[in-house]
Amino acid sequence: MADIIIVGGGIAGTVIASRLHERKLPLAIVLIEAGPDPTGSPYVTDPAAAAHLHFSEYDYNYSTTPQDHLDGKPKRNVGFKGLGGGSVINNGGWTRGDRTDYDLWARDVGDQRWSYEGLLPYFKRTEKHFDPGADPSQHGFDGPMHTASVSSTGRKYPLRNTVLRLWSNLGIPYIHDLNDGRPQGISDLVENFRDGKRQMTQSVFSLKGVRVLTGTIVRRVLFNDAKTAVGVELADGGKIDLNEGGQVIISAGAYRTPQILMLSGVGDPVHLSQHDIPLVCDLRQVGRNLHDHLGLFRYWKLRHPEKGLAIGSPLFGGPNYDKGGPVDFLVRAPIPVDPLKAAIEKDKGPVSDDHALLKGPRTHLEMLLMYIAVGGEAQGLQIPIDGSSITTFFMGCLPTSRGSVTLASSDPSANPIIDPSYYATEADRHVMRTGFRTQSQLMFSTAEGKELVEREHTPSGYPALEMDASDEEIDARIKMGAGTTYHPGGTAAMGTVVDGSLRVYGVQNLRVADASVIPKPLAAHYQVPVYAIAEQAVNILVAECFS
Ligand SMILES: Cc1cc2nc3c(=O)[nH]c(=O)nc-3n(C[C@H](O)[C@H](O)[C@H](O)COP(=O)(O)OP(=O)(O)OC[C@H]3O[C@@H](n4cnc5c(N)ncnc54)[C@H](O)[C@@H]3O)c2cc1C
Repeated sequence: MADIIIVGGGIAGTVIASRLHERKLPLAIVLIEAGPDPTGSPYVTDPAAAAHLHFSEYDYNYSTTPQDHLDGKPKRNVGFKGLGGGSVINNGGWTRGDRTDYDLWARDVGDQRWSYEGLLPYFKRTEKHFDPGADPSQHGFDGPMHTASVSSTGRKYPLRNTVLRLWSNLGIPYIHDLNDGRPQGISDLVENFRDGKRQMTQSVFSLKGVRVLTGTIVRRVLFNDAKTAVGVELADGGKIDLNEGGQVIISAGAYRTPQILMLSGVGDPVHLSQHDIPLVCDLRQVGRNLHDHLGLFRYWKLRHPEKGLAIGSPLFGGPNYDKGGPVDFLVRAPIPVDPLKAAIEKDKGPVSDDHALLKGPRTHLEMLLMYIAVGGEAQGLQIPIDGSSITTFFMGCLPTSRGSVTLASSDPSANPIIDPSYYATEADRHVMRTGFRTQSQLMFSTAEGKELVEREHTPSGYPALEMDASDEEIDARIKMGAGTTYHPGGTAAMGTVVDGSLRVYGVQNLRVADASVIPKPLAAHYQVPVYAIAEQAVNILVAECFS
């Protein structure tokens, strides 16, 4: 028996269990995680070792459906199966994003708790901000999660000033604080590595006092005739019952939360009947509205590798280089409004200048430059890590393409069918082409870029593209090479599947709290918003159920 059953011991589930227990309420809390506890694995402490977790027993090894709007092929995707969820495998980027995105979220769902100001206490509660002199209205200094900017760790990469000048040619201003809700500009990357070591959620949010079941897959939520959640059924047939007035919280991540809802009979009746699942609640938006950030890596051969500018060169090394990724800055930028408006109109017909993607300015693109060349294999490139090449990256932050998660079978251990429908809209194509052109401009049209790189490594069969590249040529490159940035959300969206209190519509005592509830894309990487969602969920639960 339990008062709170949390399904999924990833970032959100772990925070909710830990914080609820911390409140010292007389609650029996059970946290159920499908995968093992990775503590002790040789690959979880050193962030660079996380590459070994890909394709391991901890990886759900997702593959999308063939992506019709890309090159027609499935795209590989990763999901961490184990206590800590994404916190164990992610890249540590700590980005809160743009306040406008949260304010629109709150406006759309009619609930100011999800605005930037509404979430601010929870952003602050999570973090122990690295800069004690930072604005206390924006940052927390005694939360459990230590953050660190590149400069605060003492890393001084040889290309730092060059990169800053590169971007200043494009009119990108330097901003001191990456995470004050106004991210447009270039700023030091911030990570949540502590002294260069990964902070798994469960290592900073204690689970002492919580009953944690690892290696335990939840099959479905059980309901009584009044459609009130009364417990969960496990894949092995076992059950965990809920005490009267208790709550089931699903925090299984954006791919698995809709799967569990559907297996529980909450979803589209036609789809459920295809899998002989009895209908509990007709909620057709479950699994729809999947959004993810699409990104593209480009690889560049350095003109002067002998200067020791990138990883692999024997000369590349310095104090504290092991404290984070080989990156100095993150750039976030809006794009010009008129061509974007024209692109949106190709998708939707005439729109006013008040269209949400046009008013702002919004943060349409994120871009960075890394002092290493890795991952080129995904584009058929074999680039030696010998210090002779670097990487640039860009992602579209506010995609309008929407995909879906549906059931492949009624087996809860089977991967669901994931169709992100990447690059389906002209608006998304326009934003990504703008990102591509911006990076070309950086390298081909600035004095620093021309001095920095000799040429681009282009995938076999794809010509080198310079400033005069056509939309079609750029599309071909993006369609072949772009992929996930691991930020799925929206599959149990607030406003259509859950209300502002995270309650699933049409049933009682069942809530969702994880990346699934994010209704529209945010110009953030999703761990920060997910920590805040979880922190807010705890306050909501205490206020509405256990006060
Ligand atoms: C490779 C990679 C790199 C990333 N890099 C970054 C980054 O640099 N910065 C950033 O901000 N974000 C990053 N992210 C994204 C971030 O980690 C996720 O947004 C975040 O983990 C989502 O949290 P969540 O609680 O929604 O889901 P998760 O953390 O994925 O947790 C879901 C948990 O539920 C469990 N579960 C699923 N189904 C069941 C079931 N039936 N029964 C029991 N348990 C179940 C899963 O095993 C998992 O542990 C990255 C993600 C990946 C995969």
